Amino acid sequence: MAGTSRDLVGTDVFDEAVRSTCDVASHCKRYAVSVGYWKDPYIEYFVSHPKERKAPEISRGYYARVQGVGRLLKAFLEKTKCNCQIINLGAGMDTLFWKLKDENLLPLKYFDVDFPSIVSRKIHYIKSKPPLSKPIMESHLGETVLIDAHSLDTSRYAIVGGDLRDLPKLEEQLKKCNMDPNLPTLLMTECVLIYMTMEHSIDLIKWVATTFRSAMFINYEQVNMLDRFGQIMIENLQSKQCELVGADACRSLETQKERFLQNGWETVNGLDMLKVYQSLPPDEIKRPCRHYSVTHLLQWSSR
Ligand SMILES: C[S@@+](CC[C@H](N)C(=O)[O-])C[C@H]1O[C@@H](n2cnc3c(N)ncnc32)[C@H](O)[C@@H]1O
Repeated sequence: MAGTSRDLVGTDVFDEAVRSTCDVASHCKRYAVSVGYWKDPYIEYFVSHPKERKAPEISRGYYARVQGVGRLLKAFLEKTKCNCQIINLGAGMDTLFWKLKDENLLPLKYFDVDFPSIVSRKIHYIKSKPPLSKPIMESHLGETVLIDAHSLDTSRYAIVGGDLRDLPKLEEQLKKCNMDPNLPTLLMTECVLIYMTMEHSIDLIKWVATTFRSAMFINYEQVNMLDRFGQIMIENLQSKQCELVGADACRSLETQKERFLQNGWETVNGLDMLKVYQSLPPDEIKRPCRHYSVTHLLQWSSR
């Protein structure tokens, strides 16, 4: 009997391995923050200090990613004068809501979406740590906050536990939290689409293109997956039962762009992360980046 390794091991095991990437990302960010790459006073409430040191290349990569995404995000907020919504898909323990609040840059509504088990952890941290819950309550205008194990809804911030592969349900959940398809909307996926099959990521990209009247999509993920470095990454994750099932779109900058252009998007731009890194203020990049390999890109698309 024929079967893929996915059939044999079971989808739950693969999904669990995908969920565990949330911890990897949060630990790397927490480490980079602790050694001064950028400021994030909230990440320590979501993740403990990693026991091991991380290689400088990893911290630099995260630094470039946070700065690059941050620049695009701020350009969008400036253009819309914050009369917009942001939907962070596969947000993990991302702290963007709190950082935007501190900078007085909150959109009309900010949504985090991830698998229910990730979301319930995030909500648990928020409920038990006043430095996280206080800013949410300060930005909330209504009287009651809707909160259960897998969702939280306040007037400016919602956390939705769902599956990006089940779009009718996701749309219903977002609408329940007052997502407004008529508002200019920024959608973000940071290292998320590669964990979905091409079919699922295309459905998501098309859903965004047909649901929102005007939208921008920031996608940060791998490129050059056919080179030696990319192959090692694939093998490494496979050994942890985590298959990069969406790697086909990550063969090059061009394949990344095509996925959007062929699925309802008018304009697509993409930069590899070496270019993003080199465009950062020179006095912030003090150490040479000899070992910085180009395996990621930052892409933004609009309708
Ligand atoms: C590598 S982590 C990145 C987390 C966050 N975007 C960041 O940059 O810190 C990938 C995240 O995508 C989420 N994810 C992947 N596939 C998903 C799906 N089908 N539905 C919901 N969340 C998903 C995972 O649970 C995980 O939190």
